[in-house]
Amino acid sequence: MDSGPPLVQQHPAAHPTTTVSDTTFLQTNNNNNNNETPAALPVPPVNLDDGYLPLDGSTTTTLSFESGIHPALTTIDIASANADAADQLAKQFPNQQTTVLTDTLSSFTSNRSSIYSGTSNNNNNINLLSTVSSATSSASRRSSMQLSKVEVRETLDASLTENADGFHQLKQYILIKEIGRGAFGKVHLAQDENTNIRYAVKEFSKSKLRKKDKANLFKLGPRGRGRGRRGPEAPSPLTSESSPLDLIRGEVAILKKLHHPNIVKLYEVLDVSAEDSMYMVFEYCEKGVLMPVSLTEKFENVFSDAECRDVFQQMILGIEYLHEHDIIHRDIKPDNLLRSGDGTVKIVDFGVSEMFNKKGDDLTKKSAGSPAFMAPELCRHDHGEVSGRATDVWSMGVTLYCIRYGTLPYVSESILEMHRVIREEDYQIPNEETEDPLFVALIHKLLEKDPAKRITIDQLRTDPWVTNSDREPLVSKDENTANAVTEVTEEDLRSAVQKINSLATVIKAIARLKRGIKSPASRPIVAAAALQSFESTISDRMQDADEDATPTAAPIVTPNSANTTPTATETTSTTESKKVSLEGSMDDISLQEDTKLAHSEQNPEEKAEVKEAAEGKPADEDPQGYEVCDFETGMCYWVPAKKSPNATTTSTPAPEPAPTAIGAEVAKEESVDEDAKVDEKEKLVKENEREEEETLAPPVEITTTAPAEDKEIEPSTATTATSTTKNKKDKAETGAEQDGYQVCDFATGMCYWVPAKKAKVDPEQSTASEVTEETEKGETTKVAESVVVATVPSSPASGLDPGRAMEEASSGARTPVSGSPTEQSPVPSPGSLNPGPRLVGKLSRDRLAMFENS
Ligand SMILES: Nc1ncnc2c1ncn2[C@@H]1O[C@H](COP(=O)(O)OP(=O)(O)OP(=O)(O)O)[C@@H](O)[C@H]1O
Repeated sequence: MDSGPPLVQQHPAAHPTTTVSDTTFLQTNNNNNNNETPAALPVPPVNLDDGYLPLDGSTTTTLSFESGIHPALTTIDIASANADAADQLAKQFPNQQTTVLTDTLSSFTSNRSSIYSGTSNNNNNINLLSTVSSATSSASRRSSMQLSKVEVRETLDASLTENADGFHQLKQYILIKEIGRGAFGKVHLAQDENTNIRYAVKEFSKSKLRKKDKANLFKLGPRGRGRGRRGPEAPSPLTSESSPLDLIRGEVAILKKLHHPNIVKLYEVLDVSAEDSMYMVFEYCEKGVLMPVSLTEKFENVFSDAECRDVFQQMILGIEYLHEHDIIHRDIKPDNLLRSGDGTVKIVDFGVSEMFNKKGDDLTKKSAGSPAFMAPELCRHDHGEVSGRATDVWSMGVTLYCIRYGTLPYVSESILEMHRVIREEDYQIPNEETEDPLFVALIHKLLEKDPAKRITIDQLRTDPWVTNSDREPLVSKDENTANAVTEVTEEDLRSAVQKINSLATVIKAIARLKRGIKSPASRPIVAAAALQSFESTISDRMQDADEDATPTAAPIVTPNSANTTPTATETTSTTESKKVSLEGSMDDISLQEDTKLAHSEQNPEEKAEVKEAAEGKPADEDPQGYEVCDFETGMCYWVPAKKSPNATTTSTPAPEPAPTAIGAEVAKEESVDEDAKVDEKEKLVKENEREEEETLAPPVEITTTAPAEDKEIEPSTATTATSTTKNKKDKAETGAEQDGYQVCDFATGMCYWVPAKKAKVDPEQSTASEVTEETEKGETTKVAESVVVATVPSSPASGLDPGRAMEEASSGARTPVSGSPTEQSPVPSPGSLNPGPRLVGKLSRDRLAMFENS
C-alpha cells in the first residue's frame, strides 16, 4: 500500500497535533447492521483519545475508534508496515466495514513494528490489528504494554476432519505442514480457513502428558494464583481415570489469558476426544528460532552488541511478565525464543513451566530444561528446593552468551559431565579484552553460580549494559505487567480446553464396539441406520478428494441390505455404491461417539440392536453372519447370517473368532469338527435362501471392481485373517472360478480370495490367526479362517492373478506395507495352501494411510 501523508500525529500529552490527516480505505462489503453506510466513505475523523489502542508507547496516545469514526467502521488496521495484515483483516471480516488507515506514523521511523491483536468492543468479536511503528525498540515495548485486550474466539463446530485438498483440518485451522517437533509432539503450520491468518498448532500426546504427570512435571492442585488472581481451583491432579488435560486445565486457563508482546500467544487448546492428541493453537512466529545452538559447532552469524541488547531487553520483559504470573519458564534457550514476522522476540514453550503454590514461593525441586542451560544449583541430583526465578536468570545468561558468541559457555559430551562442569568450572569469554566491559560484567552477574548472589530481574532492569547506560531504558515494571491476569474464573477453567470430535473417533467407536466382542454368539449387530450414517459421513467427506481416484476393489455393502448374493445387478461400481450409501442421513449425523445410539432413535428395532451392541450383547439370537468390510470407509459390519443366505456359515459358532477392528486383531485357533458341520451348513444355507426370498430386504450392493491404483501398492506379506465364517459350497479347487470370500486385513491392507471350499493349510506354515486345527481321520489339518468381507462374484475381478500375487507375496518379492504387522503374520507358502487364501486386491496407499492415520 502506498504511504501517504502522516496519518496520526502524536498525542497531545506529548505533542500538539491530535488529528488524523489522511486515510486510505480498504472497503469491504458491508452487511452489518449499519448498512446506511455509503459505499464510498468519507475520510472518517479519527480522534486521538485516551483509551483503547496505543500507538506510541512514549505517551498515552491511543486511537479511539469508538468516537469520531463512522459508525459502520468496526475494525481499523493501521497498516504501517504490514499491508498483508490489512488484507487479511478485510478477508477475515467480510461482513464488516473494514477501514485500513494506510499511513505510518510519521514521527516514528524505526522499521521495527509490532502487531498486537485485540477485540473491538462490539458484539461481533472482531479482531483488531494494530501495526505500530516505533522510534525505538523500547518505545515499542512501552506501547505494547498498554494493549492487551484479546479475547479468543471459540467456535462450537469443532471437529478434526480432512478437507477436500487432503489436509487435516482442526476446526477452522487447516494444518498445512509440519514445522517442528518437540518432546510432546509435532508443531504444524496452520491457516485459518476464514481469515488466512497463520498459526502454529502444537500437537501433544495426552499419554505423554500422562507420563510426564507421573514425573510430576506439571504441578497442579490447590494453590493461589499469584497477585490478585483469585478464582476456582484447578481440577485435582490426574488420576488414572481423569483426562490428562484436567492436569493442565488451570495452567491453560492462565496461559490463554496471558497477553504480552514477548510471550507467544496461546489462542486455543483443543482436545480431540477419544484420541491421544490434543492441540494448542499458538501465534505463529514466522521468522522461527532466534538462533540454532549446537553443542559442537559454533554459530558464526552472531548478534551484534545492539542486537543482543534488543533481544535481551525483550527477554527481560517477557520473563518478568511470566514471573509476575508465577510462571517459571525453566527452559529458556535460544531455541525457545522465536521471532514473529516483524522481528519481535517471542518466548515459547511453556512445556516445562510450572505454577507455584503461592506468590513469591518459587522454590522448585525439579530439574528441567536443557542441560547446557541449566543452573548449577539444579545440576545435582539432590539439589532440593531451588529458586525457579534464579534458574531462569541463569538460563537467560547462557542464552545471552550464546547469541553473542555463537557457542555455549559450558560444553561437555555427557550430561553428567556437563552438570559437573557447570557446577565447578569457569567459562571463558572470547576476546574478553576487547569486549564491552559492561557486557562482560553482566555475563558474570548472570552466570553467578550462587543463586543467592545472582542478579535478579529487578536488578537487570537497571543494569548499565541492559539500558545502554540509560539511553534505552526499559518500560517500568508496572507498565510491563499491567496486563497481568487478575482473575481466573470458573468459566475460564471450564473453557480452557475445548473438546472436539474427529471422524476417526467415529470409526474407532465402531472398532471399539466390535473389539469388545469375543465370539460370534456375542457379536453385536450394528444398527443399519448407524452404519449408514457413518458410511455416508465418511463417503461424503471423501467424495471430492476421491473424484479422480480409480475405483477400488472395496466391497461396499449398503447397510440395511442383507442379501449378499453376488448377482450382476447387485454388483456396482464404487461410485454407484457411494451414491447409494450417501442417500439419507447426512443431515442428522452427529459425530459424537454415541452416534450409533442417536441414530437408532428413529427405529425401535435398531435402537434395541445398537443398545445391545453397545453392551456387547448379541442383537440377534442367530450368531451366524458375515463380517462386511467397506474399504472406502474402513468400516466392517456384521451382517446376520439369516439375512444373508448366500454366504454360507458354520452352524456351530467358533467360540473364539478374531475381533475385526481395524488393526487386525487375530483370530485364535479353534478346533472344528468339519464333517459334523457340513450338513448343518448346507441346511442353513438353504434355510437362509428360503427366508431371504420370502422376507428380505434390499440386496447388498457390492463393489468388486479391482482398483487400478492398487497396482502401484506393494502388498504386505501378512496374511492375517480375522474371522471364522466358512464357505461350504465346495465347488472348485481354484479360486478364480468358484464361490468364496474376499478376505481383507485392515492391518496390512491386503485382500485375499478365499475359495468356498474349506482351505487346508499346512499347519507348519500357517499362523494361529489363520487356521483352525482339527483332527480328521487321524490327519491334522488347518482350516483357514477368515473374515467374510462380502460374497463376491465368481471371479475376483481384481485385476491381479491371485496365484501370482500369492507367489509374489510369499516369495517376499513385494515389500510390506508400512506399518503392517508382518512379523505377526507370516505368509503361508503357496504350496502349502490347498487351495488357501489368494490375494485379489489391496488397499490403495491412500486408503491404507487413512486407516493407519485413523
Ligand atoms: N509458535 C511457533 N511459531 C513458529 N514455529 C514454532 C512455534 N512453536 C514451535 N515452533 C517450531 O517448532 C519447533 C518445535 O517446537 P517445540 O516448542 O515443540 O519444541 P522444543 O522446544 O524443541 O520441544 P520441547 O520443549 O517440547 O522439548 C521449534 O523449534 C520451532 O521451529
